[in-house]
Amino acid sequence: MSKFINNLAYEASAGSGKTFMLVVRYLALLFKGAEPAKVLALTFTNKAAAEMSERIVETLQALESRMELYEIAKECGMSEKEILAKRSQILAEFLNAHTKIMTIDSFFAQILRKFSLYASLMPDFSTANAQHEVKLMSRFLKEVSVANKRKTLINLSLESNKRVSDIFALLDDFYLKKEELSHLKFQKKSTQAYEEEAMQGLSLLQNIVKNCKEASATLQKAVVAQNFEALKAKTWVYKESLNYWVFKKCFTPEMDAQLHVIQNAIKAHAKAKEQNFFYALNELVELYKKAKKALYVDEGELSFSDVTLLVYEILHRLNESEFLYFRLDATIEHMLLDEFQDTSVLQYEILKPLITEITSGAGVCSEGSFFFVGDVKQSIYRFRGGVSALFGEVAKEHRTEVKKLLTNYRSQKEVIEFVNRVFADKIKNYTPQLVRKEAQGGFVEVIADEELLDALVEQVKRLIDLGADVNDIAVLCATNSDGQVIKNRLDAQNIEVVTETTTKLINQRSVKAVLEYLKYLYFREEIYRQNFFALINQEVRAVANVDFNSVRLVDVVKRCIEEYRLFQDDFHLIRFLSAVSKYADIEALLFEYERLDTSAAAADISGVRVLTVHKSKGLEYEHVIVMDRLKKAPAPRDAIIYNYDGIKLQNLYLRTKNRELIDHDYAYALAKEKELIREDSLNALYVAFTRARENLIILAKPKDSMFALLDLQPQSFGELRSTCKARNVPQVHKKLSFENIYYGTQSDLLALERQNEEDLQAINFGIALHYTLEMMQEFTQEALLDAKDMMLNKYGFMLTESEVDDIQQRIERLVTTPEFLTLTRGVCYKEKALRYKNNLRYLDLLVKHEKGEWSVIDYKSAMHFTEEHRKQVRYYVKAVKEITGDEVRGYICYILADTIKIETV
Ligand SMILES: Nc1ncnc2c1ncn2[C@@H]1O[C@H](COP(=O)(O)OP(=O)(O)OP(=O)(O)O)[C@@H](O)[C@H]1O
Repeated sequence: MSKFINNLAYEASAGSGKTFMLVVRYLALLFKGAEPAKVLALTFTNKAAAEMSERIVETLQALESRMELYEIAKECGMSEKEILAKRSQILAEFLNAHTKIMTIDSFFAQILRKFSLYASLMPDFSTANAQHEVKLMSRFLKEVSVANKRKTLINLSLESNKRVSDIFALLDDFYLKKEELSHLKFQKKSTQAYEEEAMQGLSLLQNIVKNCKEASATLQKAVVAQNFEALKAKTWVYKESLNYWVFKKCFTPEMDAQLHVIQNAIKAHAKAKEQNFFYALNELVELYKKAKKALYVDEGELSFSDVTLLVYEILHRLNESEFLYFRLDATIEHMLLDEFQDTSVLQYEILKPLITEITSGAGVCSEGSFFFVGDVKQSIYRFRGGVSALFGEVAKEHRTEVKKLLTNYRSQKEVIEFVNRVFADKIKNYTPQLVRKEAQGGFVEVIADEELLDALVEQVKRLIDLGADVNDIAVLCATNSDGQVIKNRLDAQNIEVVTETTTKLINQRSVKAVLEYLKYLYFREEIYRQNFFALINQEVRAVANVDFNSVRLVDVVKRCIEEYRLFQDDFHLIRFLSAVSKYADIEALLFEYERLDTSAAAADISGVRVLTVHKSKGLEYEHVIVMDRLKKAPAPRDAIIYNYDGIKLQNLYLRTKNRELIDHDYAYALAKEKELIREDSLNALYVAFTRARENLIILAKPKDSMFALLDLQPQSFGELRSTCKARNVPQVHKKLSFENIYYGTQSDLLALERQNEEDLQAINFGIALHYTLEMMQEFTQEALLDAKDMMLNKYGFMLTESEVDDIQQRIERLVTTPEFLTLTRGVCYKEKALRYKNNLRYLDLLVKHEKGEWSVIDYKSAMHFTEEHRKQVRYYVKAVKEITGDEVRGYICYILADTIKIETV
């Protein structure tokens, strides 16, 4: 029996099962008795967090046939039989709990909400506002003007050759690195003396040339410079010695002596300018901070980096006893971190006291544990402040046992071996991955072609012809704009494509139409009316005026949907309605909607995936085509070079042309940066190649290729095939034992589901109504009164008195409706979680009748979107039928203000 290791990390290659082991670890903790609410699992993206929750439920549901079972049993020191016996209890507990699987950003936002008053902030601050940057910029400019620092800003812009908007990015960088920079002092310096020194050297040099009979005309011209800038622009200034070229004939050691005087002066000049630059930047950062603060104090608006910084500051300001409160309150006993290589130093600094607390074995929790997984080879966010050296430091600091996973579980042999060969001597400490016995196939081809896009079309067609499902093909590209070009090209070939833009809600046809309609109402420009009718395929006709002062925006949208019958099968519009309700008014919507990040309803999106390598992290596809850059890579032009030693920021430099030729320290930092950029590119290619399960095709340009650092030759390995994948086979469902599983109240999830339906007040009303029904032990008047009290406790604060009365009256009418009472005769299960075709849904009411047949009943408090409801209930019926194998009927029970209507679906 293996021992459970409290502090454990996996530093392992792509596809070796890190995420797999994270899920195993999470479940092992639950099986060992940890409360789900006390296990914190942090990821980097919302997508990863959502997938992890899904994966936990999925794994538990099909545990007996999952590979995880063996590993969980091993981790827990229990038999597989014991694990399986506990499975439904664990699943119920998990679904019932306030789990803490979230992104690191939302975790920090949660901490900040708890301590918001420390930061003069209201707890209801928002983190994603479309106009944030614009507002911040204008606030900042105001602060600059008030503080009389306009000149500083303009100088800074001139000195760095950057536009003011780019200076903004520098400021943000500085602001975020404030702590890391705190050991550096910047001083204002005069540059005049160095300029004079250099010009003095030049004049002595000119004298030597003047006195030299052999001096050519070219040489005489070479030593002429009107001023310091002109001198700096001379190539000879950066040579080691002047014993060369036209100088040679007149060369004396004195020439080199003057050359070195000039060089030293230029070097010192650059340093002084650098100091001035950083000094000014530092000054402006103070104003930038002020602007930020004004924005979050007055308007409650923060960016995620503000949240991180504020949390950092708060945690460091808390005294012992306050910190104790923080720890007690947080009640986290176990911490799991995914993609650890991308954690920034600042993020780690915030987590550190928590980890220390958890791993100390004393204090709040005696049996805490810490677990993290990552792959330094996949660290590609160095530019975001992720410093890969953190991995080792953290393991050391928290006495963590670091283990490896040697086998690749994702890919076929040819892919694994190709990756091993390519990266073995390119990436430091590369350990070749092992191939599973059963994965002996696979295919890799490197193709060099001038016409990348033609080659791409050919390869996609080749895969489709082989029978590949388009949804299993991914094209990985270097930049978003390359992605756009690729999309257009595939579109033109009638190959369906899915990109991040196509999946955006605001790009769906029906949503676009409604937006054109609103623009017409607001701007009254004819073009919008024409667009609207063209998009909905209807005759152009008159559109009535709307007074936005008296009608709510969401109602205007609803009316548009109803009047023009835009609904039908459109889930996008439901999402859009819920998004619209978040905008304050029509102006806010029309001027900000382009930044709305909501994605479209995923169900019917199909096509070849086109995405950037960066976005592909953590994902896997059957067939992967990695595309070279369509355009040349831009040279690195960040104004500041940050020089790290391990995780410690040592110093920084201002990028200055030719400075590396005369300043060793600078040259060293520049070389180091170049190496880091190279490593980043290498890691990105590693990420790209390791996404493929079966087939990997690399399309390279013969010249200026981003693959150049890998020394690839056109070649191919293995045989191109497309095997049909098990994931398309329908899931086999077991009978669910409803009795065993009580999922508790699901108001939070309900809230999420219902958001699509109506605006906020109607949603609250609906939730309260559902909650009351859920709390009723039986469908009687007495039970209603008890349930109403519970509802008032929970939701009373957000309902008006008349709404509370309305709820009571509606339910009274319901429980005296004979048809409803007949329908609910039998065993009633309320708010049951139902998992079907990978969707987690909640049934309002499930009744098992005496003869063994079932009724699914869905409550609705309004008649909107009737067709959608029917569809939903039909879906539930199908699911319950498939799971139970029994006869199932579906009903929608409309609990309206004046009547009860039960509809058979
Ligand atoms: N022990 C295992 N047994 C069976 N299958 C496994 C095992 N470990 C991982 N897998 C499967 O292998 C694939 C890759 O695993 P996973 O995504 O966990 O790798 P990873 O190390 O997180 O990869 P990456 O670093 O690329 O994100 C997944 O499909 C996973 O289900």
